[in-house]
Amino acid sequence: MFKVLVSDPISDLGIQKLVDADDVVVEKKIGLSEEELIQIIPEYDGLLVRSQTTVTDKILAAGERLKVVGRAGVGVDNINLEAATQRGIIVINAPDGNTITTCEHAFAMMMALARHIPQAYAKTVSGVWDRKSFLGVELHHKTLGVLGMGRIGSEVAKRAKAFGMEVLGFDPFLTEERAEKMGITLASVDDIVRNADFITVHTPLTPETRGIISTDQFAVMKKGMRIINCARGGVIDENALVEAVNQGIVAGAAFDVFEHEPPQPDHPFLNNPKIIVTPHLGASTVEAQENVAIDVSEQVLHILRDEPFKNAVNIPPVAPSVMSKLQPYFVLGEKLGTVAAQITNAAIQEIVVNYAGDLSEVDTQPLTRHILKGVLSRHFGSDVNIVNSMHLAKARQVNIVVSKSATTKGFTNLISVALKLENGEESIVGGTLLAGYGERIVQINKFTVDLEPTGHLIYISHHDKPGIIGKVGTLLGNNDVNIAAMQVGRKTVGGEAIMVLSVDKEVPKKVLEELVQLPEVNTAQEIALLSK
Ligand SMILES: NC(=O)C1=CN([C@@H]2O[C@H](COP(=O)(O)OP(=O)(O)OC[C@H]3O[C@@H](n4cnc5c(N)ncnc54)[C@H](O)[C@@H]3O)[C@@H](O)[C@H]2O)C=CC1
Ligand SMILES: O=C(O)C(=O)COP(=O)(O)O
Repeated sequence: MFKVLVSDPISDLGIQKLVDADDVVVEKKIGLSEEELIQIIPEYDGLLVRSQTTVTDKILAAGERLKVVGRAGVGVDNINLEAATQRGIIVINAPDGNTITTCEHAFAMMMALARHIPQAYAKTVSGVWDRKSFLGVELHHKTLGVLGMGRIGSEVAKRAKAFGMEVLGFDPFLTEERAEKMGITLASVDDIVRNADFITVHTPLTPETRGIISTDQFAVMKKGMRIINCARGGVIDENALVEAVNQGIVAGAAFDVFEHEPPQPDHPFLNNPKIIVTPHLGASTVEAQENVAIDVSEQVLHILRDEPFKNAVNIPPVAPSVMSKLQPYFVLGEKLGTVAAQITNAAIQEIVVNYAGDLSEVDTQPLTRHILKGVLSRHFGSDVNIVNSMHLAKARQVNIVVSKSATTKGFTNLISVALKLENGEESIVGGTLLAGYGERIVQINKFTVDLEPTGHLIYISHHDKPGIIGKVGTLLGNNDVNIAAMQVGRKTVGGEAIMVLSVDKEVPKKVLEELVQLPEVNTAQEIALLSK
């Protein structure tokens, strides 16, 4: 049974699928401190959050069973991604559900700014009928600068066009062609700050976007401009903004987000009549909350059940077309990695993966992560997974080399995993997926084999001598170990050879020791394969 903790207010309707799942228990505990979370997190396999819970390294470290952190929303700046990756914890978000809601909030903020709605409301309900103080401006024919033309920024730009605004957009990924299609002008940050009547920011908070609007940018702005931040506190420098408002450069500012949330009661935004604020409400609509919760619950369920999932933020995204090509090879890749690691005892210095045939034309990085997981699982056990396998290898100074080649040795696809070892030797395992027949190991070190990697395998290296097969068979038979299949490989008559036996049950250690006592046998070891 999986246990999932919901530590922020997340839509009940949205997480219904998770609650209804027979193999999941969902518990809601809102508003816990870091210490309280550290105390209880060891029980849980999944954690669902919004932006209030700060998911620290200490919480992740305490989460012994934690497999996934699901963010019911977009921004993951409240989650220590680096620590999650190191610990092999998958972090997913719900990238689409908050787009329209946040766009509409930003637009509402822009209109509220243009017409002083919050200030006029406060005065009116206080009993003062004041029509003189609130002379507004129209949006029509004004220039709107949008910094960050992703999902939300693009929706804001679309609506601004409908209001008759001229839109200047900046985003490192915005091309001239796309800007033209949207009917907006591709501009630099400098163009925007010099020419816009309104500016709205829609970027994540990154080292690059922190303070993207600060003192230098305010200094060259049009006097009387207005500015909106419904993205993240810190994208617009808070102190620089207050100064620009006080200097009359900024006629009005609307902020939904703060550098520290909630802000202290003496925060300068909270008593400035030209600055309007909301308590991080961008995503707070019924529709969005349901959608992000549904989205994240579905993916959490997939992850807990070891099924394919999407929206991971600490694994590079993969196009569905590429994923469907790679998926069939994941288990084979992991098995090749695990076999390569088990047929040697020497330390690994480099892992060289070669893809040939069908696999040479696709982005194989996700498959490489599975192979690395297989290699490292010998020493890391269940602590290694596809999220941290690359990281763990690099952290141990194991070099990873991936190559593609046209030579397939007659197979339609071929994966070769070569471990370069400290003692100068190599441990090589090659495999293929045969249409209609499934997985096959076709090479072990320098020997060609044809082996189905299932069940229990025994790997024996020996000298090729008449009678050795009989001796091994008798020894195993005497110990009640039944042989299901056997493969023998040799390069020369009477030379070095290998034997790989598929047996029906786990082989006791003492039997392996007896095998090594046979004069022709050099090594005999059991190879543990994956459960599926
Ligand atoms: N107030 C609220 O409740 C909400 C706030 N947000 C915030 O809005 C942000 C944007 O959300 P989406 O549009 O869904 O994300 P998105 O990923 O679709 O768009 C972000 C865009 O910012 C661009 N960007 C990154 N660095 C930049 C830079 N230095 N200069 C200009 N553009 C840059 C990216 O290229 C990307 O196109 C989120 O990261 C989140 O912080 C999101 C949802 C709700
Ligand atoms: O999705 C986002 O990035 C948001 O900022 C929304 O935050 P929230 O889920 O409302 O705490």
